[in-house]
Amino acid sequence: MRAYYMDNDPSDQRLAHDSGRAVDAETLDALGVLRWHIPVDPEGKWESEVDAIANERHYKNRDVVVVNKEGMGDQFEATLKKFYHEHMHEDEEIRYVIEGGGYFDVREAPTDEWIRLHVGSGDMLVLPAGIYHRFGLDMGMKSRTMRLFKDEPKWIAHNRGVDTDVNPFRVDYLKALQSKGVAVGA
Ligand SMILES: CSCCC(=O)/C(O)=C/O
Ligand SMILES: [Fe+2]
Repeated sequence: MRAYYMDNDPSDQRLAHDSGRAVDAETLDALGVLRWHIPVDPEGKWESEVDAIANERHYKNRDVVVVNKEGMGDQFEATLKKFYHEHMHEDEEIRYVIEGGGYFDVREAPTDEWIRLHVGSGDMLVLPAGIYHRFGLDMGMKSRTMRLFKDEPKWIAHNRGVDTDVNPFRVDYLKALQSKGVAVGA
């Protein structure tokens, strides 16, 4: 998956918004963003590779979400808006893209710049609890994604704001960054 700093152009969120500045693996590692590429093959080998990661990381449950107009109907625009609103979760966000594509944008510390990860079929990523991020579709306007969970499937987003800035999971995330030597700002 390609990672780069976003430009500051406020136009259509489905466009790449590539500033031309690539983001290296060390930067993503330092932020706690884990990545794999496991091609979706017709023999289904991908399933055992995903299972191996799930077992190692104790992801016990999973489901599949399809984000597109046909599947979601009236809910489509509202759902996209919700996913694209900057937020964090109190648990890891674990996603394996089966089909289609989109962008996971994560906030870099301490710059607060958006780093954009363009994901497509076979990309798997884990966003740590407490990281500010968002999701949007790309121009293909469709994604079919497996979500994995340590516990029961749920989706609770805490939108960025003064209250969320002091959420214990956010505070712990920043402490974890600091302990790795990442400056987190004021
Ligand atoms: C393509 S998975 C749906 C997006 C989502 O679950 C999320 O939390 C985005 O940040
Ligand atoms: Fe999220």
